[in-house]
Amino acid sequence: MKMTVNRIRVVVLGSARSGKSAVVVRYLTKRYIGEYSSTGDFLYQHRATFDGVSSEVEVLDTCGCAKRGCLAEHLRWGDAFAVVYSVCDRRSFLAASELLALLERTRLPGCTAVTLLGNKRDLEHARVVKTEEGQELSLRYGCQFYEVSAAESSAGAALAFQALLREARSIAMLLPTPRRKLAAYSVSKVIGTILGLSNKSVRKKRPSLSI
Ligand SMILES: Nc1nc2c(ncn2[C@@H]2O[C@H](COP(=O)(O)OP(=O)(O)OP(=O)(O)O)[C@@H](O)[C@H]2O)c(=O)[nH]1
Repeated sequence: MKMTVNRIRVVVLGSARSGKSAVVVRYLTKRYIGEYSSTGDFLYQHRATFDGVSSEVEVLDTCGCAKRGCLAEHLRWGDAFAVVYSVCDRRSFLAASELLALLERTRLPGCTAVTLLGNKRDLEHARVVKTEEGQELSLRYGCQFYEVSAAESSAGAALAFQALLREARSIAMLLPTPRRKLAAYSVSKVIGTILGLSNKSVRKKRPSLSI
């Protein structure tokens, strides 16, 4: 009997301005929009079909200025994590390293899908974090690694999320875990309820795509 995983929860973490929202929106809509509000977390919901199986995917785009308490809750809530840094910002890379360490400490080993995303690879002239450093960090924590440019194309973000979802689904099929609700106070806007409330047109959409 073929087992299906009906819901996959992805949390996108990383420093402020690393490009989390840009990467998420690129993945969901294939569009790039230069500026996003940083005032809170955004929860997106869409249906992704891959390997012939359809799953409801929830993507939580966290605010880089998230408080520690929120972070702990996000870590409990997610099935999969995308940790974003900017290749032009060493502090964001150090923050990504700390987040990976935190994930390792707080999640069961081998039970969590994690990807490290070095964003803004189009800004080669401003690069301060080498590709090899990202690779080394991902090897240290046994996670996936991609360098992407949300500004330049949707291909990198799509590839990275597809691989992350595939891993999350594989883990969930082996180790079904009880679902936890995300406390309402930590999500400022929920897709489906944000219609008309967001000042960003892209966030008024309910994306749906097959990958
Ligand atoms: N050149 C370039 N700029 C990018 C890229 N991705 C994001 N940016 C820019 O980087 C800035 C921050 O992007 P956001 O997506 O808002 O970053 P964030 O991590 O969500 O920021 P917070 O909401 O503050 O946590 C914006 O000015 C984006 O236009 C990229 O791939 N290349």
